[in-house]
Amino acid sequence: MADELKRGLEGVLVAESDLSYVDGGVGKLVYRGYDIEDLARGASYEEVLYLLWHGSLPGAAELDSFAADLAAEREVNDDVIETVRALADAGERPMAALRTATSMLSAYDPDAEGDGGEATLRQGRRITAKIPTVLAAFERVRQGEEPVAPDPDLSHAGNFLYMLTGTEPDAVSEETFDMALTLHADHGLNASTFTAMVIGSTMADVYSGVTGGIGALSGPLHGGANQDVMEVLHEIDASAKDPVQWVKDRQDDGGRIPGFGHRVYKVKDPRAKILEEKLRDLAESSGDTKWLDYTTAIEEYLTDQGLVEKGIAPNVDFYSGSVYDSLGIPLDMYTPIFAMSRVGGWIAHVAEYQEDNRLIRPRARYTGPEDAEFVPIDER
Ligand SMILES: CC(=O)SCCNC(=O)CCNC(=O)[C@H](O)C(C)(C)COP(=O)(O)OP(=O)(O)OC[C@H]1O[C@@H](n2cnc3c(N)ncnc32)[C@H](O)[C@@H]1OP(=O)(O)O
Ligand SMILES: O=C([O-])CC(=O)C(=O)O
Repeated sequence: MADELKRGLEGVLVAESDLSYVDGGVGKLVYRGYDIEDLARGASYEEVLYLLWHGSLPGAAELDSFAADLAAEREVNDDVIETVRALADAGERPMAALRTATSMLSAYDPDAEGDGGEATLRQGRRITAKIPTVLAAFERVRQGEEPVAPDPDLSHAGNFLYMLTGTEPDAVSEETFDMALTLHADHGLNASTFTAMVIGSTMADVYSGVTGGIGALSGPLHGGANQDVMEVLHEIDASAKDPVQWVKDRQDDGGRIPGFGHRVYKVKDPRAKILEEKLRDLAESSGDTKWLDYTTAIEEYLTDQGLVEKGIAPNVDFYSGSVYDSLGIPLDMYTPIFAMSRVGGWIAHVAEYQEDNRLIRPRARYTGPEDAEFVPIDER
């Protein structure tokens, strides 16, 4: 039994955690016991961060002081901005630029050494506060605009949209974006969180863990799928193809449908339900229902085909891009926005794991040759 191979670590328990629980059979997600639906509708991203990092929801005074401490860390060193500029000039992809810049941030943290405990949360707070500044600066310089300095009086969500556009967002945009941040903040031991935990288990600093998490999140099987979904919607639009025909063609080619399927959820992801509802509201108020029409047609077709019943249902990435599009956010910033939120979960899991740390070190079944005879290079 001990030698049973679990491909992709499916179902393997590697830790205990108080942070989030995913019930894949019924489609339920909780952060520290609170249903995601309640948090998405009632709590700000700052409250969720406090909950994840400190174990309970904050009172009003605790939240004020927590949010002010976070906002006070938003500025990034000019050298980082110059690097972001160089990366944008080189045409670097946003997730790769974020990965490089996040790693660089540690050079300007006076206590970037990793010793777990408070240091993890202190570094984590700085990284979480600075990632939006890095991302917004990258987007602006890439558009030929100057970066906008953070405004400590705005919320985490509101300040990001402000730094991106140079204009304070309206209430609907700020609330929508804040809700999206809450929805993406944590999700058990997904691939990027586990990556950060593996790095944290060596007692490396949190910059290393977050940099690794960004790398893991960027892939199309994980966070990168939100961009892929939107690219599909644009492709359908440009070709004037029926969305269902696009799906049929993709299936005929043996390809996967981005935004569908999940390792844990065997029913529709509860976050996808909330985002779909939000998209519906936004589409109704703007009168532009195009993305809603396409996504609904794809989901209905795959449901009729029995794919959803087989457990390949819409995940969080299926609807998020359409919501970001309605906020005017460029398509290749969707996965970086996921990282901007998930950083909260990465830090919480690393801090929690380090409380009773044990180096994470699984093993592979060796299937290579045995007793190979070594031949020196000049005799080969
Ligand atoms: C935030 C997030 O990370 S959510 C996930 C985002 N990723 C995506 O949306 C990309 C598309 N989805 C997928 O590739 C997968 O569903 C994953 C990677 C998310 C989960 O994969 P796993 O749990 O490893 O499932 P696995 O890859 O073994 O697939 C199981 C079966 O479902 C099928 N399947 C899974 N996802 C899809 C999909 N999106 N479209 C079509 N078929 C699918 C597979 O082909 C496979 O079929 P088979 O058994 O007949 O070969
Ligand atoms: O849990 C997973 O494997 C992927 C996911 O939905 C997430 O990270 O939000």
